[in-house]
Amino acid sequence: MLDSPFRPEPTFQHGKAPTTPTRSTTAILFCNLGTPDDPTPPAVRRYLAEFLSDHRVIEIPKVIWNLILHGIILRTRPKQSAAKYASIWTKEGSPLRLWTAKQALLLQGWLGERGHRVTVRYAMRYGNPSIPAQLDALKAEGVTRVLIVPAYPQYSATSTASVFDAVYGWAQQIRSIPELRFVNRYHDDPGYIAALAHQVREHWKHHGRPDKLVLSFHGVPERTLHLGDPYHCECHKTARLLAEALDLKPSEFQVTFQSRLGRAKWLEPYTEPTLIALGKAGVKRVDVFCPGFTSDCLETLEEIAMEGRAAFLTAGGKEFHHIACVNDQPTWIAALGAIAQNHLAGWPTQQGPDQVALDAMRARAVALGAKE
Ligand SMILES: C=CC1=C(C)c2cc3[nH]c(cc4nc(cc5[nH]c(cc1n2)c(C)c5CCC(=O)O)C(CCC(=O)O)=C4C)c(C)c3C=C
Ligand SMILES: [Fe+2]
Ligand SMILES: [Fe+2]
Repeated sequence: MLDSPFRPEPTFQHGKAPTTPTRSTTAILFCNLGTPDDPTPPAVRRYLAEFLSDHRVIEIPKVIWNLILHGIILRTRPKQSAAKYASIWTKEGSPLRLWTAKQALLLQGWLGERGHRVTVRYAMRYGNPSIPAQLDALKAEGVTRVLIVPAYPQYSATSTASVFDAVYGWAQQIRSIPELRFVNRYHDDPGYIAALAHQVREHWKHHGRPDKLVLSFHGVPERTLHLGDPYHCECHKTARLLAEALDLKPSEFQVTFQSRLGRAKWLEPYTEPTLIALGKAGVKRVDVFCPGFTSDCLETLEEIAMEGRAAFLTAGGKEFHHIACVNDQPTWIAALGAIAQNHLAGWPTQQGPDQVALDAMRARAVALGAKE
């Protein structure tokens, strides 16, 4: 048996020369939250039932929650949410899925241009394509190492940990588990902050500056902060670094939290009441940017760009801008690529040295009598 720098591929067996692998054995799974398959009440109901049955998302006793979920929420919310989804749906489908798919493709291109032989796929924590289905597919393709990259820059048990749960849950059913690595957070990554700053500056280059920049993050119940969830602190750190990059004074920006669901207290200040207060206080122009969302989705396109706009203008505001998420902006793809590259360190993904070692092994195998 030849000593090979590659395990388990390529193999030198039965007197045949090893062949150059055509596929990569390392993969990245870029995981986002998920979205319904279509903007109809039955599809939204399926999606919400899966999402809101996750104990990471709803941290109250199951018996009580099941009564609320099945007795109230799943009877009323699918219809309301489906109408909202319909207002942002595109010919190709849900914006969240489209942006996530495009980001995965661009990430693969970015890494490929730098000599990394890595397969990049995307998955959705709720809905399709699911995390287990994508991991099954990667394994069937011969992938032996997977880097899990959540689409969430700030760590929260309600989002990031839930993605990891889905991966661990899949692994429990697998005999030969691939090597797994996880990116927990990148809320203060210089490339990510630079991409955010670039996105805001580009908007201001064309539209001028606002009186106030509102940085709106997805909310979570306040209780999670007291239980030790780092999400709140990481949102504030992202906002501080972004404000520094944009050279903003404290009076020129404000951090808020959106998307509250239910009656419990969530992280404050809430986005919509803040927009109403700013409108009433005579602030003329507000720009809202959502640094925690790496893709535009229902929460940015409908809740901010439509509902938030209406709330601010009705309260007396004169001009409202929603600044698009980083989506497919090249500086963001480069940041994501660099984050992935750092976490891939030590895994053999470079084509150059791989190819050299393969060629050397092939030559030795042939010298030892193996057929080409
Ligand atoms: C009920 C609790 C919820 C928690 C906690 C929560 C945390 C959380 N969510 C995101 C990112 C997204 N959420 C999105 C939609 C959405 N979120 C909730 C509820 C909670 N989220 C619901 C019920 C919905 C569905 C829409 C609705 O019916 O209102 C989305 C958009 C999905 C899309 O299809 O476009 C994103 C993205 C994060 C990052 C997070 C914790 C930090
Ligand atoms: Fe959410
Ligand atoms: Fe919302």
